[in-house]
Amino acid sequence: KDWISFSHMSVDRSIFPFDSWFSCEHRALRLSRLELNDDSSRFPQGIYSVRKTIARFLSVARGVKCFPEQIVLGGGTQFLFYLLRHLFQENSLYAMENPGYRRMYESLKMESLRLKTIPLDNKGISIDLLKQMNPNVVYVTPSHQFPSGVVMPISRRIQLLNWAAEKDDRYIIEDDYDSEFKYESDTIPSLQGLDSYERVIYLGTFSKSLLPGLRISYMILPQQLLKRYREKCSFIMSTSNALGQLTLQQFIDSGEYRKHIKHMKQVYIERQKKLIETLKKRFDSAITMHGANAGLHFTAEFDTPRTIDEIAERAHAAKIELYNLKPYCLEDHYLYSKPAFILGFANLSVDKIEEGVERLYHAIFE
Ligand SMILES: Cc1ncc(COP(=O)(O)O)c(CN[C@H](CF)CCC(=O)O)c1O
Repeated sequence: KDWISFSHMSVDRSIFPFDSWFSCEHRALRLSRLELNDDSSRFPQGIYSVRKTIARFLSVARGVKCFPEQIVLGGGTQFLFYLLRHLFQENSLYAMENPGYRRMYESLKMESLRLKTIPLDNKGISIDLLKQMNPNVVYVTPSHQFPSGVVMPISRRIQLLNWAAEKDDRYIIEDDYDSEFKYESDTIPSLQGLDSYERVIYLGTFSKSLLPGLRISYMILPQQLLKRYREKCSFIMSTSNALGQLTLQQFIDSGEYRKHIKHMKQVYIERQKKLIETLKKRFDSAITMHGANAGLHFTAEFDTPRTIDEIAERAHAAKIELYNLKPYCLEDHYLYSKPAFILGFANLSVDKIEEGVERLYHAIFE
């Protein structure tokens, strides 16, 4: 039998419009010879016309307000975050959500920056604990908290923005990852779009909506940090490849991007509904699900005497690709009362769901 994937790490390449991507790349090659053979030193922030396209798309899709000048394109969110850290005061205190994005936690620790982790409540990062810890920079994933899936409601967003506005050296890094996919409520505007004190740095990526291998991510700097960026970092060449950028621009400007997102939402909503239904039917009250009304994964706790490691082993033996929440509990303290897992459906076709849930049940209970 072949593998069945509950992974949140991958996207379903079978629905990526390779043909239209290819014709966009062909057009980019034909139309943008100048930008292509120009060394990217002239575009440390990425090609201007591409940034214009992204600024336009973000204002419609996420209510983000920015000029193309404020956008910095980079080859991955981690690299952009690395650049960003050089714009803040030397001994800034950083804070991030726990459970949270382990790769961000590790990269902050690698730089031995002062770092605190802040637990979540049912509205996202705990504002009371944030006030207690009083960091300078807080990294949040409000659209679909990673990995728990909590969607930060507008009330908490306002509280967060008011907190940041109280002091000059406070910033919010909004990682809007996985924001393209909302199922119940309509899209809640980004923190960046609600921010009137220039406290929010917006991080975005095309890894989820297009392909992770593209390595086209971007950050939007408020004016004051943009000034500091230009003073300190303008010698750094763009790390996002020009042909990828120009193809992306064709793909967005031609309307293909909007069409693709719409198609993916239809495919994913159907999978998500079917997966939740099948899990409820099979596991009944032994499963508790969280964070399912957005993104391409949700989390589930299972009421079982088995340990996470035993389940992970049996899942592997049953050929299901499954990630548990232990690595995302930062500071190595497990935050859940029962074995908890990430259930992704981006790479789980509808016809595999019954079999996948059956194998999962076997790994957890039989
Ligand atoms: C919270 C969060 N912000 C951004 C990215 C995107 O980064 P980039 O492709 O470099 O733009 C990811 C990507 N997450 C990866 C794939 F899902 C790894 C997940 C894991 O480490 O579990 C992410 O989780």
